[in-house]
Amino acid sequence: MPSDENQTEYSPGDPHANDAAPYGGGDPYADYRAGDFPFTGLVDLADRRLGAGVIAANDEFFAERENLLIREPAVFDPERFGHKGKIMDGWETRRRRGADAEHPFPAPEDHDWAIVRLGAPGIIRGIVVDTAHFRGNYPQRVSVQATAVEGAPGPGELLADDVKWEELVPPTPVRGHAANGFEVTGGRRWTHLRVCQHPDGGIARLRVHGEVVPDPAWLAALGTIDLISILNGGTYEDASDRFYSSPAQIILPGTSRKMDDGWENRRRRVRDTNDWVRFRLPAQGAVRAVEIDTAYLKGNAAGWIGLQGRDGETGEWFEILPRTRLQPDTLHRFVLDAEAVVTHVRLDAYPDGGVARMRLHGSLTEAGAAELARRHQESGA
Ligand SMILES: NC(=O)NC(NC(N)=O)C(=O)[O-]
Repeated sequence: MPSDENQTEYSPGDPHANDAAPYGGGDPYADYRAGDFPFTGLVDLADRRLGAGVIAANDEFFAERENLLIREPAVFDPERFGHKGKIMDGWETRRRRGADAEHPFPAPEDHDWAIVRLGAPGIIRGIVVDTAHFRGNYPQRVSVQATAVEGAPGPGELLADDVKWEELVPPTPVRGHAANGFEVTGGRRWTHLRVCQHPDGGIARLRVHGEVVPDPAWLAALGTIDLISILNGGTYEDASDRFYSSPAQIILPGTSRKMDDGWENRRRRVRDTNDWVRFRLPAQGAVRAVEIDTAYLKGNAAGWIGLQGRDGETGEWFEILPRTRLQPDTLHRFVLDAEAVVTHVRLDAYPDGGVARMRLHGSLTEAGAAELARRHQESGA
């Protein structure tokens, strides 16, 4: 028998098996169920900083759809209520009801949906549906569909009958107050997602990890591009230190706005070593000019930097920029004496210290452009 009149006993297949306990005071993350997923090192294609947006939802009665893409973890303030209920940091719909008094539960097919425009079209490798703080009001199941529609379609165009959506995640039970990860297979390039909550509920955050596949025709039309920008398919590979803020951020679009917007490592105390970060270009490119920005890094900018490049996975590293003194909080521009043809670059910071942004101006080589065109075509939806 239930020990508490508020609790009900459920049979196997218990639809409440994934519930979190009610908030019991103190740190609301104390009983959060985090996940360790193999794909979270890949770029978040639904990052608002890349231009992603939640462009429509059928219902957002309790909490707005835009919250899904906020970078920071969801916050929960037990005291905060508004005119419509508990203020929740996520996308939350109202409780669905059945057709009549005899059928008070929603129909099996009932669900709520939100449409997400990816900031950069690409191949999706994994999705995190984070239900942080949604303990008794998380969706019973979620599903995710994807489509590829070029240009800048509005919600009306995306919802038209002729738009084909492919199921990436079929309706699947999720846990409340938890990071729910879904690995995605298939190598197609997508532009938009539809996230569904069955039958209703709340999701705090959505992350869509994968690989950017830029449009080769667009890059060719531009001529000189930033070969390492995330939006152009530049990819963070590895770094010596991720202590304060992520080295992957130095290839984000736009300028850094505060110290933690770039890469800041810890103070290095081991002599004769230095910090470094390695990136991969979208394909082979010829670099002609380099920008290194230390914006907002004042007492902790890298003392000196050096830049090396490599052509191919097994190519020999060679020097693009020799060890060069940096100023704090300053944009530095370097015109190279000769084009550097590379597929990978490694930025060294001596002995340690932050870099806010790096830009590598140049263009894809003929071989690089052909390779990108092939990948773009192969991933064509
Ligand atoms: N305590 C709640 O969160 N209740 C309701 N939601 C909000 N946001 O008030 C609900 O019914 O899910």
